[in-house]
Amino acid sequence: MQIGIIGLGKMGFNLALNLQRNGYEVVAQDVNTDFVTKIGQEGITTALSVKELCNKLIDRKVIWLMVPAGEIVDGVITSLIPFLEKNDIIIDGGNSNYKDSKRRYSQLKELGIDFLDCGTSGGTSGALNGACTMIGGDAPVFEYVAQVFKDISVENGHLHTGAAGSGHFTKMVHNGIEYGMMQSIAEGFEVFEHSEFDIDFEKTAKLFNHGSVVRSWLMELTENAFSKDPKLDGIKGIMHSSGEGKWTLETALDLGVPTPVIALSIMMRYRSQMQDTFSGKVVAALRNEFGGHAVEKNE
Ligand SMILES: NC(=O)c1ccc[n+]([C@@H]2O[C@H](COP(=O)([O-])OP(=O)(O)OC[C@H]3O[C@@H](n4cnc5c(N)ncnc54)[C@H](O)[C@@H]3O)[C@@H](O)[C@H]2O)c1
Ligand SMILES: O=C(O)[C@H](O)[C@@H](O)[C@H](O)[C@H](O)COP(=O)(O)O
Repeated sequence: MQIGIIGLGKMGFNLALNLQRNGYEVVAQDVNTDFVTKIGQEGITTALSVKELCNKLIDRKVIWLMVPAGEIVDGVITSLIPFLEKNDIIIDGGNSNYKDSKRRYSQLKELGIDFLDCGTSGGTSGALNGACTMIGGDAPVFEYVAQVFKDISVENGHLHTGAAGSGHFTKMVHNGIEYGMMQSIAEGFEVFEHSEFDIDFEKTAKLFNHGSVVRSWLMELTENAFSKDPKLDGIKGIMHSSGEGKWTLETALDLGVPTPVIALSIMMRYRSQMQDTFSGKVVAALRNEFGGHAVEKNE
């Protein structure tokens, strides 16, 4: 079976190799020609435009998008439409907002083009060696490519989650959980860091990975990170985010569902990006106003 893949960055490149290893005939394209050249060196058929990519795909085309979420996905889909026929399938494997995926499904449906939204988890190593995939869209369309998801995922690591949008909805909530779990691990180690004991972080993370309740892939990654830099002195504690946690919180608020851990983990990410805060100044000023409590002055 042939699969077109658009977007050969951290995920798409590895996914293309994963597909190739599983016997698929991959045709790969990216706006970054360096990545196109590099994947070509792996024996994968390349294309320099979506037109060329579509020309190299025969029969019912299956095209996997692995590009940044948002307008880029809309742009790529718009550029593909003139070269697609009815029942061709677009799979969006990126971290798109599920509301966008529902809209794209409906817009493509009107043209007779099939669309699946696929939340892809497991990071770059998962993309290469076996991912976790959660797929929304029409059941017959899913069935047509079910083997692809089975092949690129770990055992029991793929699921048709239901109607269009549900794949990315599931991935969004997964990432909300991810934010909370990471924040919790981080806070535990912060307590260690400030304690009276000389706790070895790497050894402790390793210990936690052997039989403890909190053993997990995230704890293994924690162990891994401390093995490379015992106190993480080489990096700043600035935490970026690509939006999934925010969308989870927004959705929870819309649904009236309390999600305090996820909410606070997002606040901590935003806070980490600020050197100082205006709210901190206001509280310090008010304490000083009502209680004469000391403030720390700027130099
Ligand atoms: N990195 C991860 O661990 C991870 C895991 C799961 C899902 N995702 C999601 O997968 C998607 C891709 O992530 P990534 O980490 O590979 O990003 P990336 O930035 O490494 O790669 C994106 C690629 O898309 C290409 N691209 C951009 N615009 C394009 C266009 N118009 N046409 C063709 N190619 C275009 C870029 O050149 C780049 O190579 C994102 O939605 C991301 O959120 C990432
Ligand atoms: O399941 C996964 O493989 C990860 O969640 C993956 O999707 C990615 O690393 C996130 O995009 C990071 O998300 P933030 O940038 O929001 O932390």
